[in-house]
Amino acid sequence: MTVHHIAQNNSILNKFIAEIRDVKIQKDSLRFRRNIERIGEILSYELSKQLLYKTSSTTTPLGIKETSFIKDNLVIASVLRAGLPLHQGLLNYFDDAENAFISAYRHHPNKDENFEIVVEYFAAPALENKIVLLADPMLATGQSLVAVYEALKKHGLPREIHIVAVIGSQEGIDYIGENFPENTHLWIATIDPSLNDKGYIVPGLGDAGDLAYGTKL
Ligand SMILES: O=P(O)(O)OC[C@H]1O[C@H](OP(=O)(O)OP(=O)(O)O)[C@H](O)[C@@H]1O
Ligand SMILES: O=c1cc[nH]c(=O)[nH]1
Ligand SMILES: [Mg+2]
Repeated sequence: MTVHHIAQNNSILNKFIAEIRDVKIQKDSLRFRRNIERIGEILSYELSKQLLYKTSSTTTPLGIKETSFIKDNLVIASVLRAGLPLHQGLLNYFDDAENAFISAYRHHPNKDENFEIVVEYFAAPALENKIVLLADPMLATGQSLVAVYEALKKHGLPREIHIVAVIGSQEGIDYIGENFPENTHLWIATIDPSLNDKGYIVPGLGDAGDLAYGTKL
């Protein structure tokens, strides 16, 4: 897996990441969602440089110009719930992509810190030979992404997978590196050092799904 750690180079991206982390600013859920979306737009631009292009001519009122367009069929596949604003950011740029939505949540069968990932809702087009952009803002243990990948494979083997995430832990990155194909790319805004005993990224930002859409029972 190739890891692209975008916040390593200073840019306006750092401000958007700081705002989703900040305990005061993150309480504004409209701003939180929009910041995730803006980060999705920046990551889209970065990953667009890695795709294959073909030239085609564009007719202007005054002449013709050869232009490079993305060659492949893209599918944006997002993990509910927290993936939704990131999905919108990707779709703002890759506006002719197909779309997939998959649910994944942590189920605590014994009401303690141990959990398993449950994948229930799955709506996706055929994926065979396509480029899948797999979006989830939080990459903590990596278990949700791996469970989603197992479900995605039933719709055909993509030619390439580009995972798009906002905050990842090094542990989670190592785990998905072991469980995704070698030619996978990870486009990650920023990487944090650790996980706490509940599997939350530290310092992270807390619960991205709750911050975007409110607490759930
Ligand atoms: O890497 P992992 O350890 O699997 O954790 C990451 C998952 O946790 C969050 O979802 P969550 O389960 O909180 O669901 P939600 O989006 O509905 O809040 C996040 O959006 C990922 O899907
Ligand atoms: O830190 C984390 C881990 C999982 N899910 C989140 O929303 N945040
Ligand atoms: Mg959550």
